[in-house]
Amino acid sequence: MDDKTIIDSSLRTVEWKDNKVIMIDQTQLPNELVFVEYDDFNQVANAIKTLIVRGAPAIGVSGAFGLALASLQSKATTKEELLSDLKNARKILFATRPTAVNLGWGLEKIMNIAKTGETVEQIKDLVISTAKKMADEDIEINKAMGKNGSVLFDDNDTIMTHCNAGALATVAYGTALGVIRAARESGKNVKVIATETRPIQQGSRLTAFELKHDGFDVSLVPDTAVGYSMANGLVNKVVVGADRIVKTGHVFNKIGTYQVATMAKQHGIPFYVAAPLSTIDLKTKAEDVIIEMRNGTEVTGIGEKKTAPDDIGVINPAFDMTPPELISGIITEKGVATAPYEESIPKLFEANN
Ligand SMILES: CSC[C@@H](O)[C@@H](O)C(=O)COP(=O)(O)O
Repeated sequence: MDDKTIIDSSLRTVEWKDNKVIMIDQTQLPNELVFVEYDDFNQVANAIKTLIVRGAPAIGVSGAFGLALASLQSKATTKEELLSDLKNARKILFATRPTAVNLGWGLEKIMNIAKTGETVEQIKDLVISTAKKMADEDIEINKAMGKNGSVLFDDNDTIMTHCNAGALATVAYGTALGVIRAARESGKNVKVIATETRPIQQGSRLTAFELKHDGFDVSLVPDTAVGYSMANGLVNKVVVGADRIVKTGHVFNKIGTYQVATMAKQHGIPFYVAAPLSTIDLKTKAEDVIIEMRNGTEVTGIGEKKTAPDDIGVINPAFDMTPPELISGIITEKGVATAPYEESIPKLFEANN
């Protein structure tokens, strides 16, 4: 591991360099820090699908970079031909993962800007510069979110988090972990308990990795020890990220979040969600959100090792829904929304105009 620190944003999960997309291959962590380099949008689509890059804000920016590559790959000589090539790439990128709204948000933003260009060259420049700007803005947004959320945490808090809503789920700094980083930067001594997050262990592979790397006091617990940790006074606040938040305040996040929130309620522990406005979907109703179902082999084995009998039925949802009554506040770059969310969430967007 080199000495670049994740906390000061010098290490980016995904970036644009010399007309290529560079990503940290998250499937290799925590064993090796491997960078992959892509010049084809199909490779980016595959990276999103296979979790080389993952986390809602990171896949939003990756989708935008995918379209930037598609614009360079296009042999179009007219605006119409280029827009049609981009539309085709958008479809392939969009089909990779259904639950995080940021992917569609990033793709839409690029498609809209592309339409404003007059010439093929102008469109390519616009698409690339907008995607790069989105990556830079992601870090600023995370820092603003961190500042807004850090006031909710106190000196000597032990904060539980689930999955990875950290630097690795964004371009840098993180959403939920951005709040924890900001709390530390404001002088508070905070400890973290990270859940393992089965089946693919973003908590142990990524959250524990990046927090330890940045010098936090972080302990890992199996997902099954959430109740134990809370009942025994080991945790006094929770903060998680989100893949989609609808306007009623229902939060879609990594599978197991609902259990953590329910346990927090049972023990009177504040449960916060940190996410940028790009994760808020004002259009879709909670019951219409698609929950990604993943391959059963993630559950029947750990890595290469088989841990279940052959031909067993498996239910492997990647996300679950936490209802608003379990949520103490939704931290965004524009402020903290509290119940009733149907009133407070739209206000965040007014503040954005
Ligand atoms: C900041 S992304 C939201 C996270 O809290 C979390 O659910 C997550 O890591 C996303 O899931 P993943 O399946 O790893 O892409």
